[in-house]
Amino acid sequence: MTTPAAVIVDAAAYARAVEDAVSAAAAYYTGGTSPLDDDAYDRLVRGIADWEAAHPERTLPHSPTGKVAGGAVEGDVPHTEPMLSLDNVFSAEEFTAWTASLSRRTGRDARRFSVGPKLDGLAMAARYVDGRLTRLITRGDGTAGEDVSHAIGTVEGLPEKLGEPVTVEVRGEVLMTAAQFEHANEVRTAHGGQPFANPRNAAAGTLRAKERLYTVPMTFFGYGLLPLPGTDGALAERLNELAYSEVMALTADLGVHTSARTAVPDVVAETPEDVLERVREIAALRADLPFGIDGIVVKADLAADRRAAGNGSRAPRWAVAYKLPAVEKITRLLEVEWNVGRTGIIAPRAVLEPVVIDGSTITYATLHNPADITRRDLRLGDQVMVHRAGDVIPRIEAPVAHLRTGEERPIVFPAQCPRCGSDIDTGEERWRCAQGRNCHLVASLAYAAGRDQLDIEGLGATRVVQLVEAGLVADLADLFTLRRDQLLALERMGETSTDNLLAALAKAKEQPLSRVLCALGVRGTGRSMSRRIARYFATMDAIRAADADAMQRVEGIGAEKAPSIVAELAELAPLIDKLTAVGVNMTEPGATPPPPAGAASTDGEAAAPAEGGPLAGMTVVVTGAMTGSLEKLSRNEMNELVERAGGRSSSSVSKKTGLVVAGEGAGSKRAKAEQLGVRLATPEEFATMVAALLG
Ligand SMILES: NC(=O)c1ccc[n+]([C@@H]2O[C@H](COP(=O)([O-])OP(=O)(O)OC[C@H]3O[C@@H](n4cnc5c(N)ncnc54)[C@H](O)[C@@H]3O)[C@@H](O)[C@H]2O)c1
Ligand SMILES: [Zn+2]
Repeated sequence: MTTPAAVIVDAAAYARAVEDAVSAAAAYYTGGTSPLDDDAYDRLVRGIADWEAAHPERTLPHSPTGKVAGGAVEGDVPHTEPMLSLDNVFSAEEFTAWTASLSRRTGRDARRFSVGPKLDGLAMAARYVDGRLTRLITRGDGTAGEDVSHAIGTVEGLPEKLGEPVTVEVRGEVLMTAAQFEHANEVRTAHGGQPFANPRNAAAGTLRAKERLYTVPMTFFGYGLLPLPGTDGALAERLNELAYSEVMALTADLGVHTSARTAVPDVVAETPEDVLERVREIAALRADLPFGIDGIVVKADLAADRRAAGNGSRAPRWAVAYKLPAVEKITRLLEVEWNVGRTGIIAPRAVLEPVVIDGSTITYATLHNPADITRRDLRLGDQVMVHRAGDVIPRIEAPVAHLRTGEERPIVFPAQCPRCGSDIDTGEERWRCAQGRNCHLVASLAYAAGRDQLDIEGLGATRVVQLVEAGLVADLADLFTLRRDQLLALERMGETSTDNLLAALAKAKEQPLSRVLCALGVRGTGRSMSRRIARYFATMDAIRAADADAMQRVEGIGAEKAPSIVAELAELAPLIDKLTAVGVNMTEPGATPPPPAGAASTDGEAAAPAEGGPLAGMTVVVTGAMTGSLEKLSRNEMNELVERAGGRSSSSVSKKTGLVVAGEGAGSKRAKAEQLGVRLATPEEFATMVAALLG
């Protein structure tokens, strides 16, 4: 099962759940404005079913369980044959069990199935008299539906005239393709209406609406053909004897749109294994289909099997829906972020209240461009229908406008490039920073010139833009080769400002390594991290020589961050070389480089031991309070002492430990050393061992 059942604790909660489900279903089938997504609805109905199974005598008569459309809709046009729902299976095991029950009913091995997409729209019956479309009827409660003939002419794939002058009923699904849905919401909001939350809701709402100033197209997919009173006898007999696949071929021949012309046509599968193979194929294609499917429908293909299996009151027994996981959930739009891409495209991204769709937690969704936001009439705080299928980036389908509280706020579009602060070119649907590909350069130069980095006075964003636009600088190093005459040639650059800028640049070259490093803008390293790296390594050469292990010795750099810092520094190598060549300082005053790589321990706790020394090669654990000549040393200083004496400091005792210095109050570590037979020393004994270093 994909959805766990809602937990219903008592009769009152049960009654409330029934009310909620019935009103949601009524809204879902008649206007497309249910407050629940399908997953939430299914959860609720499953909870209701569980409670009813435990309390059969208290089942309410209007409960949605076991009814077509949850019993929430009615109709006044009787169906010739009931229009049923479908039973569901959620796994290969459940499907296999279903084929077994089918075999029991037909009295023979299950074979020949028709397998096709389960279209996510609304069931509809289209009556043709002498080849002319006369009436459209919804499924309703299954025995009678509603007349929606006013929609004739707006449903593509349902011709007003069939290829032959026959009298028949075509059954199928009405839906909106992705493009039709976009169009429908655009037209609707342009007329002052509220957008529909998803294509299915849009189809439901559109189909029922009678007096609209505008029409929006939908698409029909036929999946059934049956005789009507008045159907030519020979044809009626034929329809009863044809395999389902043949009925579909005939439907298509008459000019009705079917799945045959899509990427997922109905196919005949001989065995249950073949069916499962096809189920996997369709599931894999789902994300790329231009229309929504919520599963795969499997039908006994042979007329004799269908007859033998028969129908239940809610669903046929010769067909089953193999459900796919829900790809849509309702959640809240919290924020819109604006990111600038490589080429300067400014793309909005939705920040969502985290929601789990098909096993993944979704926190972001693409919004394409500002026009897209306007078109969808999205607002901050909106409940939105989020769609995610396969590996495709999640997207917001639309706001669930009927859930608005009035607290929603408009989405503010940026007036300036969020990265470099330049103007925005809004001429195209996709907004773009006026700096285009140079946006990143402008932003990174302005950052490097900033107060906490190289602190280049007189080099603000506007001046940076000027320099970049004049083609004088293509990277940070170019700043330091600017000539007086080049600067003077720029607009608004007089003698004084030119000289001031040149002086500021000369001063910037002398900034400590930590600021140079910070100016490079390595991701994940801000000011304090840059300082720590610079102090630890002391020179740019030492930083560049460090591998991920060495980088991790800098406080605050973990196993995750280290490799990306090393990789990014490697990418910056040409720029660093160039900066060095133009005379930018690459050392940190007062810091000394660490001992060469390779001498370090691998357990991450200890620093590099010195060569030789009284503790050479020994792992030493210090525990308890130090006394005597070592009394004033902190644990860190003790560890430094161990390392200076050639040892390796560690904080845990193991068989590899060579010595445990146990001071006053040493507890478990001392006990462990005794237990393992590790040599113990008092602080005084240890002081004697390293006496040469204590002077
Ligand atoms: N969100 C809500 O508030 C809400 C309310 C009620 C129902 N629902 C959803 O509706 C679904 C159950 O309702 P249902 O009975 O209308 O539909 P169903 O999903 O149980 O399936 C039956 C329907 O599948 C359709 N279908 C699509 N492709 C078909 C094909 N190739 N061959 C035959 N039939 C095909 C037919 O219209 C048929 O009536 C559930 O997924 C539920 O989540 C949601
Ligand atoms: Zn920009």
